[in-house]
Amino acid sequence: MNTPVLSTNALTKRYGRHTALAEATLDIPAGRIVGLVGPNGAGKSTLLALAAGLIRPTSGRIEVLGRTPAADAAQLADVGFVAQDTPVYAGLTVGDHLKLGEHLNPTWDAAFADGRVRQLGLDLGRKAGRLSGGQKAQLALTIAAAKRPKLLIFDEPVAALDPLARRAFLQNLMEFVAELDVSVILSSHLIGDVERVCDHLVVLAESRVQVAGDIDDLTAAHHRLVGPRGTLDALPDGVQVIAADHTDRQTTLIVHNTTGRPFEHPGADTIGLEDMVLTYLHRAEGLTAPTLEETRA
Ligand SMILES: Nc1ncnc2c1ncn2[C@@H]1O[C@H](COP(=O)(O)OP(=O)(O)OP(=O)(O)O)[C@@H](O)[C@H]1O
Repeated sequence: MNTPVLSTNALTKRYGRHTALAEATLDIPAGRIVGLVGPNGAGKSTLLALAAGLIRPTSGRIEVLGRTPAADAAQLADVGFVAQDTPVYAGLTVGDHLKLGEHLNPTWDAAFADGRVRQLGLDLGRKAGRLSGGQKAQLALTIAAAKRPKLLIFDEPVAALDPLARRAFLQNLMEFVAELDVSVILSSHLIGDVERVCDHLVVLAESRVQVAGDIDDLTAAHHRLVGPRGTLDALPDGVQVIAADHTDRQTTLIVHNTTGRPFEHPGADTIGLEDMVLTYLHRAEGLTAPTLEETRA
């Protein structure tokens, strides 16, 4: 499976004069659980809706599983999309949802769907409108996965869930991934959740991709450098300064080593995923370095 699940080049979406997504260039390999993180209004839902073929780009290119999103029935069958607020039909029962899923999807895996619903303890006769938030999310996840897609897309699946329901949902998702051999892209505000379940990260802010890559590679390539002021001015080519904080005597830098070679530097320390993401978000907002230090408090 060499075809990327999502490949974009200068992908841009405008609503009138407002740019929701600008010049996004991404190449996400198959087999990943991708966390798409960014603040409100960053463009996450826009990118996911473009990937699901619900909206069309203003300019640029997007391919999902090597094809134009929603190009035809086969392409639609390959992608499962769960929009924000885990949509289910309030007036239909759990059993009705399964029947509807079977009716609408030629690739429906009834044994999988029935087994999951039983395992989750969902009552087939219960109206979806009477399920808890966590149960609704689990039902939406089950229906999307029972299509047996190659790519599952979730727009903030856990935003409205309490910590226990969130954990159960994410656990279930990871079991699906192991069982179904499916790639996943999910958006989330919760970096801790992303760290727990995802192996690939896309940080979106101010309508732009700030950084993207496999999480292990990204955390290995980002460092905090601390040194006397003036001693960190000359860094090797390909080592980019993401944030700088100066006091009278000392400089603290967060750097991204893009050389592909190990970065040896006295005083260099690794940074965690959360610090890394926050550094990019602050940079995108044009916030100054002291705020970076505040995030570490
Ligand atoms: N249909 C639309 N018409 C006009 N503007 C839109 C439309 N959809 C989104 N936008 C704008 O595009 C920008 C990106 O929105 P988007 O929903 O993609 O962000 P998001 O990162 O998903 O935010 P959130 O985390 O709040 O869901 C926002 O400024 C939003 O107001």
